[in-house]
Amino acid sequence: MAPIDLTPLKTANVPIFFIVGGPGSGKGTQCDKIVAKYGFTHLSSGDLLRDEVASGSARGKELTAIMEAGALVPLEVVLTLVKEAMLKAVAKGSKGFLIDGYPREVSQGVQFENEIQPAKLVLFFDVAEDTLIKRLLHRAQTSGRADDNIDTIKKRLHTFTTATKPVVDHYEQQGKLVKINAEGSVDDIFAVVTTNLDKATSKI
Ligand SMILES: Nc1ncnc2c1ncn2[C@@H]1O[C@H](COP(=O)(O)OP(=O)(O)O)[C@@H](O)[C@H]1O
Ligand SMILES: Nc1ncnc2c1ncn2[C@H]1C[C@H](O)[C@@H](COP(=O)(O)OP(=O)(O)O)O1
Ligand SMILES: [Mg+2]
Repeated sequence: MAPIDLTPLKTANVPIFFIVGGPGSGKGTQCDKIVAKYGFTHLSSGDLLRDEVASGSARGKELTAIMEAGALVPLEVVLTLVKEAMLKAVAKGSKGFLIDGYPREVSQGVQFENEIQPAKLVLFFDVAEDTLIKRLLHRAQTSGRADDNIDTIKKRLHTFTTATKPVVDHYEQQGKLVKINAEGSVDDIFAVVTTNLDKATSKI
């Protein structure tokens, strides 16, 4: 496959925010509110993968099994989907990006930042495991997601602890991490989010 030409994305040089947190930590919920206030483009790696599965492509069929096992899909697959979606959004004049659910392992972050551009900030929604399980079981009643069941939830929590917690440490060391206690109400969490985004965007 020919490499993707990222020139328009690099030239646009719009701010990029990584949004990380355990399954059910409220990444999607907060991103919806950020989009409404700041007009950034929200790209959820999980949504991009679910779209790929729904398309019925051969690549999508391989992904189904991985996602139902609560594991991570190969880095190249996710990064390609993210790049393609970012290029489309830049062509429509995107003002900046919320990359939700990515990076989920340190190598994803390193590769993204090397190939595209460094993230401005990393927002980490910090929530205890028992709260995550409660929220996901509640979401399961309406989400229709194949991975919102107790067995897969436990595997996703394990993947988060082993693969994604090191991402948090990596960006903390770089001074780019904003750790947000995300146990409270949606609006209280959003107030902390906006304080941090206002600070970051005033320097753009
Ligand atoms: N602050 C919160 N308090 C209680 N429930 C929340 C909060 N934020 C999100 N939820 C609920 O938790 C579930 C997971 O949220 P979601 O935004 O889908 O998380 P993620 O994208 O991180 O998996 C949803 O049912 C959502 O409505
Ligand atoms: N950046 C990434 N790298 C590898 N796999 C990913 C990924 N983003 C999502 N996936 C796969 C594994 C996840 O268990 C599944 C669902 O992702 P998600 O919708 O972001 O989940 P969550 O609601 O737990 O935040 O898709
Ligand atoms: Mg989500």
